[in-house]
Amino acid sequence: MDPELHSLADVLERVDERARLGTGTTHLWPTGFPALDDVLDGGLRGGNLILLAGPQGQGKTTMALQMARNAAAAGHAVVYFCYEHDPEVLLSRLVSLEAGLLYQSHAPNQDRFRHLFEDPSPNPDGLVGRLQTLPTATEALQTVLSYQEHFHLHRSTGTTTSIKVIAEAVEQVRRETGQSPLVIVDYLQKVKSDSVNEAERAAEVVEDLKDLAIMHQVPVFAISASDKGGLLAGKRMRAHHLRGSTALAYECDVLLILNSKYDIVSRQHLVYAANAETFRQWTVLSVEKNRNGRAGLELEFRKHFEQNRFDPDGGLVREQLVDERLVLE
Ligand SMILES: Nc1ncnc2c1ncn2[C@@H]1O[C@H](COP(=O)(O)OP(=O)(O)OP(=O)(O)O)[C@@H](O)[C@H]1O
Repeated sequence: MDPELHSLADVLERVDERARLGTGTTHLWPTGFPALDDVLDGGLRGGNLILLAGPQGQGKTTMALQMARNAAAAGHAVVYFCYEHDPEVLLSRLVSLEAGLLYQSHAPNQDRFRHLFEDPSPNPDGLVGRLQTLPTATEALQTVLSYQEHFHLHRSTGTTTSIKVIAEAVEQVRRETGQSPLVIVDYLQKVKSDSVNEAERAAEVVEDLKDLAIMHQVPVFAISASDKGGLLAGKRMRAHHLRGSTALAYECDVLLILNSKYDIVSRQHLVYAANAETFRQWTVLSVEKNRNGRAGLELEFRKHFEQNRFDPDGGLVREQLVDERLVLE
């Protein structure tokens, strides 16, 4: 019997069983950003492919890492495939983020954590000894330790980490933890593929990631790079700026795009706002596509990149946004 073939009676029986046990019919992984979870009707869904795009430096890794941390801190298994950074760097970013969440403006700049992590001199007390020299760091490390068992980092490379490798690692995490993990891929265009043509590669990888989400009933949250058109200041990045855009926008269930608020707020707000410079401190997260609810919404979150984080308490943007300002300043 084909394991993929289900009669409606089988499906009904499964839904009935879940209703009896009270486990619900949908598995949700909240992002930990309440305004976004509200739009997503509770969070990221098993079987879904969620894409996060945005110009360089707008905080894609920061946001993905914070969502991963939020899921792990809430007791969900997470596996983060990092093509961009070493796991040690991500650990230092996590400790910095925790210090920021615990101590807000009193927390040190992330550079100070990075220097301690990279310090070549020996310390008999190891990392704990080193972190004792930085206020807030010990408490921040304790918080990371409280969810370390749930958080898995995979050092991925464009020459070795294919979809097959990703699927095997997901299966291994599931076996070891007994949980279906939130899967984060940072980033999609780096996943190993045999296609030479860039658009074909993106199409192939995005289809495979969607299949992976369905087969394992996990949310796959992938960061996507943009074409050059999406990178100009004063111009808003949209779905068609994604590399391999047609397949990406078609295959994904949710498409989120980050833009600097300063770049996309209409000219009148820049001219008449009491302090237009404050727009630079905010990132707009556009929900461009959402198979599970409302789309076309613009949320905003305050950046604290010096602490590797966003303020999770964002909300709807009130100002008018534009795709392109005719006059920048
Ligand atoms: N110590 C710091 N203080 C303030 N900002 C910083 C600091 N270190 C890094 N940043 C900035 O934080 C921002 C967010 O970085 P992040 O890695 O999340 O961006 P990204 O969107 O993933 O970018 P990329 O496409 O380059 O990977 C970047 O613009 C970076 O310059």
